Amino acid sequence: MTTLEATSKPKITVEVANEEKNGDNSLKRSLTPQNKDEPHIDKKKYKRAVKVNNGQYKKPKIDATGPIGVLDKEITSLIRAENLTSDSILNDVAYVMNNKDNEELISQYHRVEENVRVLRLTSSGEGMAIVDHPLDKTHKQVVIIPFSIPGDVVKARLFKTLNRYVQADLLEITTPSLKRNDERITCKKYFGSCSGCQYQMMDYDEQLRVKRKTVENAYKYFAPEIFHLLPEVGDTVGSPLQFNYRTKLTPHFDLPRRYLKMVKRGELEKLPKLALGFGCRGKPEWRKTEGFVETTRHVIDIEECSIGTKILNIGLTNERRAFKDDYVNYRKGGTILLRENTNVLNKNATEEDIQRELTEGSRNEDTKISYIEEDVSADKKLVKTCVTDTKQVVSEYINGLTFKFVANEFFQNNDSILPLVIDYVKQNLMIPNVKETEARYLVDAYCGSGLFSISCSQDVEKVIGVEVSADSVKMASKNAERNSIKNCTFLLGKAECIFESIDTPSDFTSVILDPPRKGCDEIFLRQLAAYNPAKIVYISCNVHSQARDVQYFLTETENGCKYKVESIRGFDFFPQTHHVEGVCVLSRL
Ligand SMILES: C[S@@+](CC[C@H](N)C(=O)[O-])C[C@H]1O[C@@H](n2cnc3c(N)ncnc32)[C@H](O)[C@@H]1O
Repeated sequence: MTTLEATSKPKITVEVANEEKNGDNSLKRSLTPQNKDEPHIDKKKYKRAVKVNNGQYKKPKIDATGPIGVLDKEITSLIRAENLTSDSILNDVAYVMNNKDNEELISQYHRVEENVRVLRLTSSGEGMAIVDHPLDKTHKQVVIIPFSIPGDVVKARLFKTLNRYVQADLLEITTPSLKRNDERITCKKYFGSCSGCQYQMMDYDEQLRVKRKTVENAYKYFAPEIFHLLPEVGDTVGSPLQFNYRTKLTPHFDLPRRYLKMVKRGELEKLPKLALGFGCRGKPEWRKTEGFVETTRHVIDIEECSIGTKILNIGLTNERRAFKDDYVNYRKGGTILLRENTNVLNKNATEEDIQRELTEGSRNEDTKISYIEEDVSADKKLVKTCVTDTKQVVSEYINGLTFKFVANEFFQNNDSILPLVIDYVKQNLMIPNVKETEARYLVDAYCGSGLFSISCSQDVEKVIGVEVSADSVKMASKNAERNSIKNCTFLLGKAECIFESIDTPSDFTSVILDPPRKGCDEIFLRQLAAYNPAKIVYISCNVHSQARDVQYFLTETENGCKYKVESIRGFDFFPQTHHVEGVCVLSRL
C-alpha cells in the first residue's frame, strides 16, 4: 500500500420585532417583506435559531448543494413558474419566532389549510404548494407537505415557519393526483410517517420519471452556464429489485432522560416500551388504513422494513428481541448497524456445514446465526447473514467477484443494480479511436474497497485506485488478490494528490470519479483537467454537487473547454425513496 501526501461572517442584529397591541387585543404585524438573509431574532426567545460564538450570533454555514441549499433553488424556481417574485412571499419568520409564546397569534400562522393543490415535488420527494398568507391576502407562502405529490389536493397542518417556506403535515388527501394509488403502498404499517420512503404510492415508471426530472433540475440549478450545451438527460435506469434490496439498515433509538432516571431507581417493570427504528417525518395523519402505526415520537418503532433485504429483516427481528432486554445497559441513544454479508458456499453444503462456516452474525432465539440461502449457479449457493459488529469484515458477491470491506466503511447498498451500473461504466470508459492492440488505463479516484477498479480491470492494462480510508485501501488490495486480479494498484491518500503519482499516458487513460455527497474539491478538478484524461465517468449520489463540479470543470479549469458532456442519466439505487445516483460521462473533444 502506497501513501500519498497533500500539499466574514455576517452578524444577525438582535432586535424584537416592532409590535403593539391594538384595541381588539390582537397583534399588529410589520408587513415589510422579510429580508431572508438577516432575520431579526429575539435572542432570548429563540436561542436555537442561531449559534452563539464569542457572544455574537452567526448564521450556520449552508452547503449550497445540500438539502437546504437545493430547496432554496427549488422554491425560487416554483415562485417564478407561478409568475410570482420573492417579494410576493411573506413568512414573517422573525415575527413568528419572537412571538412563539403568543398562542393566539401563532395559531393564525400555524393553521390548517384546506384544498391545497400540490404543484411540484422537491428533490427530497416532498410536495410543494403555494397558499395565501394568513393575514395579508396580497402575499403568499410556499408550503412543503411530505407524502403529497403533484396533482393532489390536500388538507395540511402548517406548523413551522421558516425563512422561505412553511413546513406542514399531511392530514388528508381530498382529491388524489392521477399519479397516486395508495393501494400500491407495500409498507402498510409505516409508509406515510417513516422518513425512509417517499414514493410508494407511485407506479415505478413514474418514480423513474420523477428521478429523471431531479437530475435535469440539478443541472439546471447548479450548471446554468452550460445547461444549454448539455445532452438531454437519459431515462433513469431502474433497479431490478424495487423492494427488499437494501443491504444496509441503521435502526436507531433515543434514550430520554426519564428512562435513565427510572433505570437508576430500579423501576424496570415500569419502563415504557422504547422505540427502535427510523425517524418520523413530522406528525402526518393522512394514512387511515387498518394496521397503520401512528406515532408522535421522533423515532418510529419499526418491526420490518420493506426496502431492506430479507436477511436484514430477520436480523432486525433478532436485534429487536435482544434490544428489549439490553437497552437498560445503554446510557444514551444509539444506532444498530445491520449489514448483509454474503458467503459463497458449495451448492451441497448442509445446515451443519453452513453453521460451521459462519463465524459471526445476528442470532435467533436458539442463539444460532440466522441465514438465508440463494442459488447462484450449478455448483455454488449464496448464504446470507446479517452482521451487526461495525468492525467486522463483510462480503458481497457481485458479477461473480467477491468484495470484502469493513462493515462501517462505504459500500454500495443495492446489489441488484450493481451489475447494470458496472456494465454502463465499463462501456463508457472506452476511448474512441484506440486500437484493440493499444494499452488503455484506468484511474479510479475515490475507489473505496475497489468495486469499480476491480470490476473494470479486465479491459485495461493497469488500474490505479486512490482512497482516503486506510481500511478501504487495504481491503481494495486484498479484494484484487482474492479475485486473482493483478493489474490494480491502490494508493492511500486524498484524490486531490493523485496526479503527482500517476504515470499513465493521459490519451489512453479513463478516470472514474465517485466522490462522497459533497462532491470533488476544486483543487482536484483543476488537477484532473491538467492531467487531461481521454474519458471521465463521474458517478455521484448527489446530482447537485455533481452538476456544480461538471460546470466548474468545463468552465473554470485549464483544459475544461476541451471536453464535452457525452451523456447524463440517473440510476435508481434506492427505489421508493427520493434518492438518485447520477452518472455523467465526459469525453475529450
Ligand atoms: C461514494 S464512495 C465510493 C466508493 C467506491 N467507488 C464504491 O463504489 O464502493 C466515496 C469514497 O471516497 C472516499 N473519499 C472521501 N474523500 C476522499 C478524498 N478526498 N480522496 C479520496 N477518497 C476520498 C470515501 O472514503 C469513500 O470510500
